[in-house]
Amino acid sequence: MENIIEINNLSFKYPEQNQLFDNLSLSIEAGKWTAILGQNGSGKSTLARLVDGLLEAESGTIRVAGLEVNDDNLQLVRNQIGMVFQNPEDQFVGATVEDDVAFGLENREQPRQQMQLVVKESLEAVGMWEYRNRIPASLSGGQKQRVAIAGILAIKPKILILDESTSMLDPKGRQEIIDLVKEIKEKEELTVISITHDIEEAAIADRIVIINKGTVVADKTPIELLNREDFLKKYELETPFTTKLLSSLKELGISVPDKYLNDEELISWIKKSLSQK
Ligand SMILES: Nc1ncnc2c1ncn2[C@@H]1O[C@H](COP(=O)(O)OP(=O)(O)OP(=O)(O)O)[C@@H](O)[C@H]1O
Repeated sequence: MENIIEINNLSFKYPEQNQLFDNLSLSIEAGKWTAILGQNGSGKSTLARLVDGLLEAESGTIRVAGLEVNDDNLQLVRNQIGMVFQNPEDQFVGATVEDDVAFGLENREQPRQQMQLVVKESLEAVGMWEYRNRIPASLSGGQKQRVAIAGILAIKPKILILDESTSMLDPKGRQEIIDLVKEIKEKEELTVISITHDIEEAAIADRIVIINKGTVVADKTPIELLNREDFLKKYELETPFTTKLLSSLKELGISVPDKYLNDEELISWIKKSLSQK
């Protein structure tokens, strides 16, 4: 698989702050879901902004779909990337849901009819077409994130970056957005990067990268990483409930699987173990 993002020897610091990244290298494979975990202030959002060209690297290179992120390629790079941020409120520019999704297309010199079709398809893809005449501010948090995702789909990017996009939603809203992203990822063959504190969101990724103080300290699959309670604690990351339960059972001398299990897998493992008694 090709790497859709290649970061090589990246260094960056904010003015009058300590060095944040010092020779960071990281590649992101096309078509995969990569979760980026790390405690507050470790540099996750800054990294996303560097990749999108919203911030400029001090040294090193970033390539997105083969294009080097620099002033000459900025628009081309941004066309490849859609970013959904934490606070849905900050993302709206249109007076109605429909206007909002159309806004991103306005500079693209598309015939009006074509534009209307793209807006309709994008709102349908996120289940928000019937809300097209609503004022964005009147929507729920989850609905706002859906509209933000529709705005991105309309631009047809290759990469979707979710920067804490589910953190202001309740558990149900969070799950719905995760399910929606899963669905559109497959349909549109997107590469997804989710910056998150939510272990359940990280658990469905193909790969988890942990960033600590501007350095990549782990790059593994969820199965390899999420049962490592010691490691997660070291980087002040939340331990999944299933991992806590399995490690308590292990302490009681019960033989448990040596990998991360999600809720459903844990339930079937318990059922299977009990039926064998
Ligand atoms: N605009 C800015 N100017 C100066 N320093 C900043 C700016 N934005 C972020 N920082 C600092 O850079 C460091 C990394 O911040 P960043 O937001 O990238 O971390 P993060 O891992 O995304 O954290 P969080 O999980 O809290 O969002 C922090 O110490 C932060 O205070």
